[in-house]
Amino acid sequence: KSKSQIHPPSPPSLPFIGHLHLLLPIPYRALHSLSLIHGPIMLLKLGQIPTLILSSSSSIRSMIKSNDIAFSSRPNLKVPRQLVYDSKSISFTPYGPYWRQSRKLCVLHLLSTKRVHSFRPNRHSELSIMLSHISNHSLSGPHQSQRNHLLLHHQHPLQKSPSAAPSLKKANAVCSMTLFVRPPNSSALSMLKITSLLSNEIKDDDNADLVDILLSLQRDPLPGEFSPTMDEVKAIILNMFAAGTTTSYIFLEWAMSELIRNPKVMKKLKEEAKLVSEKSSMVAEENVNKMSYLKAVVKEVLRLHPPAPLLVPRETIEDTELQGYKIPKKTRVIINAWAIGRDPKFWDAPEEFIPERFVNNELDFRGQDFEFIPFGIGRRICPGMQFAVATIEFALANLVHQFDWDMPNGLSAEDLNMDEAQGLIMHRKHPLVLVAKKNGLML
Ligand code: HEM
Repeated sequence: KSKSQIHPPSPPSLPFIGHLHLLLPIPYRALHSLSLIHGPIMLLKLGQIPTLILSSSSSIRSMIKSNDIAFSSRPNLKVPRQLVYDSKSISFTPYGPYWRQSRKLCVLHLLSTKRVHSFRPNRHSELSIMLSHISNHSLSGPHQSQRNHLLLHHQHPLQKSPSAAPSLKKANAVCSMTLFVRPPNSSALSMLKITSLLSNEIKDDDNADLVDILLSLQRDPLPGEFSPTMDEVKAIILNMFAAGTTTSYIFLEWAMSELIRNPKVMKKLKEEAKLVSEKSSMVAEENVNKMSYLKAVVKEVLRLHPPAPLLVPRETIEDTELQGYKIPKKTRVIINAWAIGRDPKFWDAPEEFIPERFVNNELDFRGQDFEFIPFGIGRRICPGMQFAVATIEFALANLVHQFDWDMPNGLSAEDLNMDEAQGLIMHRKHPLVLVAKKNGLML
């Protein structure tokens, strides 16, 4: 038999559940171990669903170079179908005109370079709120007598006070704000309230934001233009919140965890922040771009702890082929970005946290380097990458610059538990608890 007629290798399976039991407890780790036995292109049956698992940069290269479109749809998953308005969010909607148009709108009005740049004042004010919150709870802050521990976690203002919603005039501001907090369980509800509150504020000028545009297209469809239904408007906005918040706070938790465990890296980063801040207490966003070591740290955190380690599941649109294997239409596809980021064929000492590997190195996560794909790859690559990077770099630079960080209760950094929670998203198993001490600069 030629390879194009055969399916990729597959481990023995059980009746009904197929290979589902092999995914426990941590799916990306379990899939990685299986790929070491069966190869970087594997076929599993998850329940009754044939699922292709890709675990190497060369399999991703073949996928993108030979037939990107064939691998660019999303499966019709039950949870998004029920929670996100019949899968009308960009992340879960199948490949097609609705996906293309809704994604294009979000990029144009929220996620483009120009838009991301325009949110600088929002990022500045929201980061200031977060920093003063930490400061108020730090060892040398107003609550000096109370030895408060910082959990990189504070409640979403919308969750604390429903009455806060009317003052949040702009969804754009809301998006940038929520990136600094753990998203509440009720974010979906809050968002819907905001959407309806905003419906009287539609404008048709350059300042119109994503919500304005979506609502005006929904109310007054233009001939030949995309016109979303109200459910689609809600799904798109909710998607911006869901995709943008969890990922960014997960990143910050892992980044601080690695920095506390690697004091030399922390020291070097602090020195860089001090240098670019020119004695100011805050690293201004325009100076963040001068911080090449910070950028290396961010990349190294994303390599070892990609917030979405298996990206978002794909589905093939048509019968296709991958490195000679036959891949039928409607095969589910899971890409193990976590495994690819620690493949010893490409990375030296892959388990170690060494930001220096990215210094003077062009390797980037923008979709050209198949060895490093924390934001995904191809047509479905994360459109919020610039938005996210602007936020997390700015936040991390200032967390490091404004405070000295320590383990609580005299524990040493070696005691820090780095276990991951069970599940598909790469949360820490135990929330990070650190003690913040105001840096001398601030006193
Ligand atoms: C550190 C932060 C972030 C990480 C690591 C991340 C990662 C990802 C990944 C891995 C995917 C799937 C890509 C694929 O299937 O190839 C994705 C998709 C997506 N992300 Fe992000 N993301 C982040 C922040 C954001 C932000 C801030 C937004 C918007 C405000 C956003 C919006 C989206 C959307 C809409 C999709 C679906 C794209 C599609 O299916 O066409 N993400 N992201």
